[in-house]
Amino acid sequence: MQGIKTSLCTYISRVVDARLSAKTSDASSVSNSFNFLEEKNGTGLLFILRYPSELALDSKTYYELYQTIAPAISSVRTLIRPLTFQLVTIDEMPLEMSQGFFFPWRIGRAKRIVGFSEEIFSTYNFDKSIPLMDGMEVARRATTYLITGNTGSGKTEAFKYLVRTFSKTKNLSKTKNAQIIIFDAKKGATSRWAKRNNPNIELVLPQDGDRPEDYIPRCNAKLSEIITEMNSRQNMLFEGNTKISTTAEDLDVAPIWVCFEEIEALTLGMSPRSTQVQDLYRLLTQIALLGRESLVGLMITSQIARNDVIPIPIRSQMLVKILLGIIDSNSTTYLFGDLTEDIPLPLGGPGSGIVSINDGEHFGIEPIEMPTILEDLQ
Ligand SMILES: Nc1ncnc2c1ncn2[C@@H]1O[C@H](COP(=O)(O)OP(=O)(O)OP(=O)(O)O)[C@@H](O)[C@H]1O
Repeated sequence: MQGIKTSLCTYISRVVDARLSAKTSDASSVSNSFNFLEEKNGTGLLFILRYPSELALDSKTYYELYQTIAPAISSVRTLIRPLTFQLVTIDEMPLEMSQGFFFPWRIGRAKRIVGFSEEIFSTYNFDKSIPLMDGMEVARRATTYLITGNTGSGKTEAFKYLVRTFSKTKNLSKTKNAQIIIFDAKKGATSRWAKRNNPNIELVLPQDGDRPEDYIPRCNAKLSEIITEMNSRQNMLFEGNTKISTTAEDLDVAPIWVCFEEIEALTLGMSPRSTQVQDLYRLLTQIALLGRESLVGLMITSQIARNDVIPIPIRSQMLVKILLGIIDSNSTTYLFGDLTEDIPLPLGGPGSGIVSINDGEHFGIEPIEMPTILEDLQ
């Protein structure tokens, strides 16, 4: 990587210098032992350590620097917190300065999308990406979404928004709409909303008097049907398509989106070891793992993504992870692991939190404010 010195780098150097000098016993050994440069394509910030130094290029230093720099530049850059620390080679530098850290950033701050759905949606191309904020879009290759958050944090609004966007996705020749299937054990606001807003959405709901042990097998039967379709699409790609790198888009089939609202309500009171629950997790794992090529997406919301609610094999396949509401070690641990330092967050309120998007175009954890769809709040 290569970088250029800008006035922002000089400012960041001063901020970090003051912080490090206050922390170390011998300030003179720290000042002048590092340098900041903007990555030459503008994708982020380079921290270059001049060896020998009291500082180590390790994850502790990386995240300490993140925590110092992110708030200091938050009005002009959104510093993204990578999930692992980014040690990079700095080109055209003498040996003692040829390695450093890379901090990806976004210019300015992404903005919440606010408006009526039709006017907002007319400005995006959903076959390319799903917008989460103005300036933050999920590439369509990421088809698995996990949304968690405490009660009242905005999960249902986020779920409704994403269902609206999923229903805008189509087959390649734009002749068929996506198929959306919602599983809602609570038969709550989401199902009522879906029934009134979009009769094409298929609702898999508990019937009167259903216990979980009656309802889960019906969910499993529906999921098995979807997996049969997935397998048939994979077969067609294997038999008929000459391209190696391909997806079911080339078959001109419509996307299928499997959406679970508050998944914990589904298995409430059931033993995680019961056959029905085990079958449910096995089917969901298959969809999470194999759905992308066959254009089958998965979205799950949950109050907390504990291992007994969303088993690790499913959770680890979720490429877009959104945590809304209270951000603390209890809530972050299941989604983002050992996230010990703070991330500068937006002002808060419903629908705000943090997100990680693993679509090959985003690097780590960023603050998020989910869209406000005005007709949904009326
Ligand atoms: N993105 C948003 N923009 C504006 N207001 C929002 C947004 N998300 C949520 N709200 C407000 O917060 C309220 C609660 O949100 P929501 O019902 O989605 O929370 P929840 O996490 O699903 O809660 P619960 O777990 O209790 O169902 C909404 O009725 C709405 O008024």
